[in-house]
Formats: sequence, C-alpha cells, structure tokens
Amino acid sequence: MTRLFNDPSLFADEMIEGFVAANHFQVRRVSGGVVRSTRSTPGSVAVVIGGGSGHYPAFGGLVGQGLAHGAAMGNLFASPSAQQVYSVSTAANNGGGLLLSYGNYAGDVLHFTQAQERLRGEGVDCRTVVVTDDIASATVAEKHKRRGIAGDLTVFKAAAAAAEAGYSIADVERVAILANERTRSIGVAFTGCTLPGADTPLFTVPEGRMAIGMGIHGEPGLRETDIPSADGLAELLVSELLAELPDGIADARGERVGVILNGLGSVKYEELFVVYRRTAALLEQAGLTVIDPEVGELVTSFDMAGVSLTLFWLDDELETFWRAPADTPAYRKGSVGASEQMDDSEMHDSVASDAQITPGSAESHDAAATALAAIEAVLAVIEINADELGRIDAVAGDGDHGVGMQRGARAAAVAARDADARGAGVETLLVSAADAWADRAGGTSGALWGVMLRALAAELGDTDAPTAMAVSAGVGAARTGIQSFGKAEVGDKTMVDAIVPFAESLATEVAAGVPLTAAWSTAADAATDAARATADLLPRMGRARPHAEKSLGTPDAGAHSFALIVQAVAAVFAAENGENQND
Ligand SMILES: Nc1ncnc2c1ncn2[C@@H]1O[C@H](COP(=O)(O)OP(=O)(O)O)[C@@H](O)[C@H]1O
Ligand SMILES: O=C(COP(=O)(O)O)[C@@H](O)CO
Repeated sequence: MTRLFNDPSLFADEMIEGFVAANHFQVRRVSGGVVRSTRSTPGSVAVVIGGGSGHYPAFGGLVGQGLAHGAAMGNLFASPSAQQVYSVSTAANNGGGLLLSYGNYAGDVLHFTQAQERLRGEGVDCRTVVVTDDIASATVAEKHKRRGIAGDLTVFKAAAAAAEAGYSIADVERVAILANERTRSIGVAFTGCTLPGADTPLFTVPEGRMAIGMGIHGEPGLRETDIPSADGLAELLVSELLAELPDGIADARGERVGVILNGLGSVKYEELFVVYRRTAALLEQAGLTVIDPEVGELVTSFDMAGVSLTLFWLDDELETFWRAPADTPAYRKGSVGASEQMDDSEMHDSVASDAQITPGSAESHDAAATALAAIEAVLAVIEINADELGRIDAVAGDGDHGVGMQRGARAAAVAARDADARGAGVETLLVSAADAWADRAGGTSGALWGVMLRALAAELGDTDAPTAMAVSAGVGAARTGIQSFGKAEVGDKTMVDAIVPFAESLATEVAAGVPLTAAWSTAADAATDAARATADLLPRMGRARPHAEKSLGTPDAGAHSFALIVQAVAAVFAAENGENQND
C-alpha cells in the first residue's frame, strides 16, 4: 500500500524533485530525468539508461561516477518519452558516442528507438543494448523477447565501467551485449503492488502462495507454489538459474559469477540475508566462485513483496568492470577518484523552448479551430473515462492506460490552445499536440498517439482548407504510421483493431461522396464495434501479451480509448454542421 502522496498524477514528478534535492552531489535534474553532477572525460562514451518510475533505484538512483551518465525517468510504470530520452542523452553526451540501455518493454523500445533515430540524425553515434535477463519471460529460443529485471544493473555497470575505462562506443556496445548475454535472473512474488492513489493492488498473489517468474509489473510467470522456507527459496532460485547456462559455458563448475539477490520492494533486508546465506552455500557447492555479491534493493516493483536472483557469468573483462568502483545515490562500491562538480551553468539542458509557430493561412487556421475543438472533446471524454480505462488495462496490462491517456490529452490540449492562439494552421496545431501528447504520456500509447497525430497533420497542411479526401488520407497515414511503428496487425488485440476498420470505413464512405461528418460518424461506429469485439481476442502484443487468457472477455484498453476518441470527434463535426447528434 502506498500511503504517502499528494496528487497521484504528480507522484513521479514530485518523487524526482525530492530525489534530486537529496542527492545533489551525485545527480542534477535536466528535462526528462537526471544526469551526473560530476564532470566526465571529454570525448568519452556516455551511458544513458531509463524506464518507468516505481522501480527505484532503477533508474535515476543508478546515475553517478562508475555507473550511468544519465537516466530518463518516466511516469509510474510507463516508459519515458522519446523527448525525455533525447534531452537526457543530449545533456549526458560527452562527445564520444552514446549507449542507450534499458529493460525490454514495448513502450521503452518505441520511445528509446525514436530518440536514437533523432540523435543519429544529428550525427551522434548512438547505439542501444536492451536488457533481457528474466528467464521466466520467454524461452531460451526467444531470448530476445525476455524482459529486463535486476540484470539491468550488471549490463549498465559493465557498459559504464567500460566507458569510464576509455573504451570506444563500439567496444562499450560489445561489452554491454556480452554482459546481457551472460546475465540471467528469475524472480518470485508474494504480493502485488499498489500504485499511489489506487484502492486495490495492481495484481495479487493468493495468500500464502508465491508466483514464480512474475515480472516487475505483475506479468505472470511460470507457476505458483506455496511460499517455501528461506532455504527452500534459495534452492529454487539457484536451481532455476543453473539450469540455463549462457552460451559458451558448458559447465558451471570453475566459473566466476557476480550475484544480485534483489528485494523487489517490501521484503526486509534481514530476510534477504537469510535467503542469501543458503544461496551462497549452494553456489559454492555448484563449484562457482562468487564475486562481489549484492544483497539489497536494486530494481524494485513499487511495494511488491518479492525477491529475484541474478547470476552474472564473468570473464576477465566483465569481472574487472563488475568490480570497478561506483558512486551513485543508490549504489556505492570501492572508492571512485574525486571528480569535479559541474556548474549548473555547464549543464546542457535541451528543454524544448517555445516552439516557433508560423501562422497558417486563414482557411487552415479555421480548420485548426475545429481541430482544437476536437482535442478539447477528446480531453473531456478521456477525463470522464480515465478510471474505466485504467480498470480495463489492469485486467491484462499495467493499469496505467487511463492515467497515460489523461496526461497525453491534457498536454495536447494545452499545446493546441497555445498554437491556436498564435494563429497556427491545422498541421502546425496538430504537430504541437502530437509532440506534447507523446512527451507527457510516455508509455506505448503515448508514442503511438504522437505518431498518429503527426501523420494526420502532414496530410492536412497549413495552407488549404482540408477536404474530406485529405482527412481520409490523413487517417490512412495515421493507420500506416502506427502499424509500421508498432508492428501490430489486426487481431493482435491492440488499438490497431479499432483503427484499421475506422480508416477503411472512412476511406470507403468518403470515396463514395459521403460528406465528412456522416462518413466520420459511420467510421466511428465501425471503430466502436471493432473495439468491443476485441474482448473475444487473445493479446499478442504489448504488456497484455503474457496475460493472454486473463484478458478474454475484456476489450483492449487502447482500442476502447480510440473508439471513445473518434466518437467524441464525430460529435464535434456534427455540432459544427449544426446537426444534433442524437437525431
Ligand atoms: N505494438 C502495438 N501497436 C499498436 N498498439 C499497441 C501496441 N502495443 C500496445 N498497444 C496498445 O497500447 C495500449 C496500452 O497503452 P499504455 O497502457 O499506454 O501502454 P503501456 O503498455 O506502455 O503501459 C494497449 O491497450 C494497446 O491498444
Ligand atoms: O513499464 C515500464 C515501461 O514499459 P511500458 O511498455 O511503457 O509499459 C517501465 O516501468 C519499465 O521501464
């Protein structure tokens, strides 16, 4: 249970503010997250990590000498936005290239990839290594689909220590890839976590039972058993990990391993030590030499009660990096040489300055007013339905869809109002709204709504009054954009299931000469039916994928919000045409 909060929707921001105030000697706040407060060697590689908040010390707590150079910090259990990753990366850049590293979650992948593309476009040698250590989350044949959990630390640390040692970006990337290949984790959970302001836990584990392999957002694992003794838990975790040796290691005997026994949020350190006592003995019996074990909270899941064990299979190079000193708010090891503090004036904070708005033509500015009215209607419908969207998402996702959509729609409305007041044409207004939405919402749907609104905007332009054909083409472009970006197909149980019939119906109606208002309304009904029908589907993408059966009977949250949105816009078009939508 989270007891201490103000406005739940401000929790992550307020947490970051307090975290920075408490750790000013190691980290400074920049837009999107934090960077080291100490000076790094000019020309060296910078390692930028990140992810949702709620996993402290991941991710901001792992920034400092010997570890990450910066962390993009998203909202609770939602990836940071591409803009956040970009600004933190820009602030952390030492001129020797950037390595982005984060756990393998859909929202993180979408946003970090966008940021990487932008940085590369600016000539920065930016590379990515995604952490995939959780052996419970996919088979060894599909290792690339595994989630990242406490093994984040071993990969981040190896990469950062390599950067600190003066390695080139190619070598830092090589070390990080090797570290990820050689890191394996498995977790168990005894209870779920409750996010600030929520009345009930995001997920539950029956009293007295333990979920083996449960992920850090409640993703289901392998199986459930009664809670064993501390020794029994050590035996289970060690045997699971020793059953899957990394490539190139035929026999555990004689190997050297870094070990992390990680508390997931509300397991006492004393309990962890009791579990570690047996863990250490078992590893020794297996012929392993343990190097610098860590017992404590390194990657958490808010207040979830659970434990994970990570083995980091070392070679000489990785061992050097694992042993290397570090000094971050949450992770200290050995003694790092004194490094100068940066002056605040030296911090390169690429906070988006007031974007220039070039006024559109009178026709396009009129269309922008309609677009603004549509965005206001979207905001209103999302505000009303936010709790419901959260409930739907909690059935099989991580329960943050309502909050994410709310943050996105609120930001889009603010940006659109400003663009409208400055005489923007419809393209410029929608681009402002798209960027604000993606930036404030984060998460998978934030990235996708940003892409859709930008694609729609590009077809409308800032000059001509948009025709029905142009709107239909814009919706078609939004559909293509989201599919090529998110890679979902119809039937995967995502918002694509509502968007595709919507775009197709709109195109058919408009091509047949039906006026936009009527065509949009028919298409919105098709989207609503399709969203409803997702209740019968099994998810194949996104956070809901591993919860397949659990989600039967519940529609997809993103498809449902899409249908609500296009219905709200239909009402705006109808009102502008002087029609009564209830007729
Ligand atoms: N690859 C994808 N393509 C299109 N839509 C997706 C994809 N993955 C997930 N979604 C949509 O995103 C919604 C979840 O959004 P949200 O809760 O904001 O994201 P997150 O899962 O990152 O917390 C899902 O209900 C689904 O409609
Ligand atoms: O949940 C996280 C990000 O993943 P989404 O796909 O945006 O839900 C985050 O907590 C881990 O980085």
